[in-house]
Amino acid sequence: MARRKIVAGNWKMNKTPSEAVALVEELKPLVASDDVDVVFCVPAIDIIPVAEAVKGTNIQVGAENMYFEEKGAYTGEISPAMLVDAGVKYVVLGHSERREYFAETNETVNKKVLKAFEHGITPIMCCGETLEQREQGVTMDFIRQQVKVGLQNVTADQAKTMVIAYEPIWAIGTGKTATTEQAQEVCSGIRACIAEVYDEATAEAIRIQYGGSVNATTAPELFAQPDIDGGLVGGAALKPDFGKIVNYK
Ligand SMILES: O=C(CO)COP(=O)(O)O
Repeated sequence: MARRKIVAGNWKMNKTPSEAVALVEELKPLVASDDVDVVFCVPAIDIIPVAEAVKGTNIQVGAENMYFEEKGAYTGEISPAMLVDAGVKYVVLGHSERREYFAETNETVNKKVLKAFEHGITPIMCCGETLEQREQGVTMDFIRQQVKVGLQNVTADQAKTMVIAYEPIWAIGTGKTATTEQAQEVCSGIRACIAEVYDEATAEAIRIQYGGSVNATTAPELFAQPDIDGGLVGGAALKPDFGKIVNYK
């Protein structure tokens, strides 16, 4: 069965609650689609107003992070139950910015992935190499490690439902999209890794996005690749262009 495409916006640390609602109102008619899953991953404080604003549309709400404990003395963190109660369906985990600035590791990402599944939230687990790693020819080794550790103790049935986002760090926010060949090569490598860890059926079911300077011009070719099932979009998700990316065909 063909995998359904999924295009998610990662708003990062942008938009106050009132700005967020205004942006949703602007984007709503532009991102309508019958054949692509559309997710807005927004800052924690924007989740409740955005969930309200998207009611009755095809847009689903995602979070950009989540803690791996149930509740308690973890000042400043957000629990999975809080996200579920607020209407969140997806959570971005292990984004390279969280790894770089907030010391997230493959191990903490794995704890978060497991916790998200416990609460019925679909993880969008991010991976991707630095420019240095690409130049040294260790891209696939590095990503395989990120994926394998990130998925420890995740069952095949769970893995089938999740999303992996391949985001080469050198392509994020730089305007330098990976070439279609580079993106397809790594996404296909990730799928092969899933087949090794689990089986062919799991590899065929899991959705793999590309992220890194995706825009309305580059999306059509990227999303047409056999192993690229959509995108995780940063800057362009805050603009009307996001509608063109969702409706890339
Ligand atoms: O990090 C990204 C999405 O998670 C990509 O960001 P840009 O689309 O702004 O490069």
